[in-house]
Formats: sequence, C-alpha cells, structure tokens
Amino acid sequence: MVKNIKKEQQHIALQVTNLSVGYSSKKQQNVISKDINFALQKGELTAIVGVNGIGKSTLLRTLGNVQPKLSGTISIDAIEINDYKPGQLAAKISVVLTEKIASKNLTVLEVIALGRQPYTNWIGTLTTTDKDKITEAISLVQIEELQHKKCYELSDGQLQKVMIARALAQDTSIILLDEPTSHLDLYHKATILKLLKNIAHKTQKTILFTTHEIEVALQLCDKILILDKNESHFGTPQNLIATNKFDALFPKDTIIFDAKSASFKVV
Ligand SMILES: Nc1ncnc2c1ncn2[C@@H]1O[C@H](COP(=O)(O)OP(=O)(O)OP(=O)(O)O)[C@@H](O)[C@H]1O
Repeated sequence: MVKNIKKEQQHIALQVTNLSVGYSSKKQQNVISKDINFALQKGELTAIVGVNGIGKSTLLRTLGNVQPKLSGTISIDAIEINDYKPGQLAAKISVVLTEKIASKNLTVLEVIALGRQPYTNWIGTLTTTDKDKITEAISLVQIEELQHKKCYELSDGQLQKVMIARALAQDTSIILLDEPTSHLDLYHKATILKLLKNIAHKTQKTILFTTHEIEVALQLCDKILILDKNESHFGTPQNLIATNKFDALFPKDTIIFDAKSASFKVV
C-alpha cells in the first residue's frame, strides 16, 4: 500500500492544495472558489466542469500563472510555481486561452513556431530541434495540409487544432486549455477530445481543460474536477458517478443526472 502511494506521488505532475482562486483589489478579496484539492498524474486527461461563472477559467488561469492565486499551493513536479523562474515555468506548462489568435495574418506554421519562444534566442532563430518539435506537433494534430495557410482562412475547429499544436510545440509536460471545444459540433468536440486523450497517453503529457461538455468528458477523460464555490470533487468518472457527485450540479427542478446512462435529463 505504502509502495503504491509512493509510486503515485512519483507520477504527480501538478498538485493543488487548499487553493483559493479569485480576484483581489486594494480594498477587498473576491473569492470565486476555495478549498480546491487535486493531483494530476503524468499522461492523464482531466476536465474541469461546473456551472457558468463558477470559476473554471479563473482556476485555469491561476494554474497557468496568468493570474495570482489568493491562497494555497500549486506545485509542478513537487516545486511550488512561485519558485520557478518565468523561463523555467514556460518550459513546464503551456496555457491555451480562449482569446482568438492576435494576428490572423500569420500562417499556421508561424503560429505554431511561436510555441518555441521559451527556447529560442531573442531574434527567434529556430534550431533543428525547434523545427523537429514543430513538425512533430503538426503531425500529432494531423494538420499537415494546413501549415502554409493563413489563420484567417481557417474554420474554428481548424484554429482550435492549430492552438493545440502550438502548445505541443512548446513541449511542456503540462498543457492547460480553456474550452478547447467551444463553438464546435459534437463530432468535432469528440474528435478534439479524443486527440487530446491520445496525446496525453502517447506522450505522457498531463492535459487539463475546461468544458461544458460533461457527457463527452465522462466518456473520454481519465479524471474530472467538478468545481463548486465551497466544495469541489475530483476523481475518475466512474467514482464521481458512483458517489452521486453530479446530482447537485444543476437545480433538480430542471436537470437531473441519470447515473445509468451517465447523462443529464431535462425534467
Ligand atoms: N477580471 C475579472 N475581475 C473580476 N471578476 C472576474 C474577472 N473575470 C471573471 N470574473 C468573475 O469570476 C467569476 C468566475 O468567472 P469564470 O470566467 O472563471 O467562470 P467560468 O466557470 O469559466 O464561466 P463560464 O462557464 O461561463 O465560462 C464570475 O463571477 C466572473 O464575473
């Protein structure tokens, strides 16, 4: 038993303990979600789910060090994120946020090459290793035929893939994505999530993303974090279903969770 626990700890990529996230001004602190605890293993795909405005994006941005935490600890490979230098952190964790690409005038290849910025010199010269990582990322996401197109020529789904490829080119052990499947139809949602799962399992990267697609996440993710204001729940889909953790997600007079089919029904 002790041996197993030690083995699990060795494989922890990201650990979150008693974390509170939110916004603070000089006058007051606005806690959005507190007492968040979970540990992500290497090679796992995890979804953060929860109702609108509960703090999924706030949590993701906090984990990616885009905004400060209010309290608690976030550790990557057993080291507190505040103890990393910015360059070191960029080589450990990549963040794909919902904002659209700043310049759609760039080609797909140029956008993906930006993922190599933490490693290149100040004029951004790409080494053979950089070029290999870019080619590998393009091949993993299977967008070879898009690489010379301008980003404004792409559909939303194709753009989502490009952003995933950019994070892969950054070659970090942890990838955080904010709603990578928003605006996509069910087929493309499932395709992107299957792709993320394959990448996590094949490359041993730890991938964490926010989503409203709970039913798809239940089918494809290794773990799920159900975010709530005061008490969040983390575990395998099977465990969370068996312990009725989805029952209280939405008001029962409108939506109930059917454990048998692992799906939500409108009352
Ligand atoms: N920059 C900000 N300053 C202050 N409050 C903010 C800021 N950004 C978001 N919030 C607030 O934080 C809360 C959580 O927002 P967040 O976007 O993290 O939720 P979410 O779960 O991702 O929502 P959704 O599912 O609708 O995308 C909301 O009440 C929102 O108004």
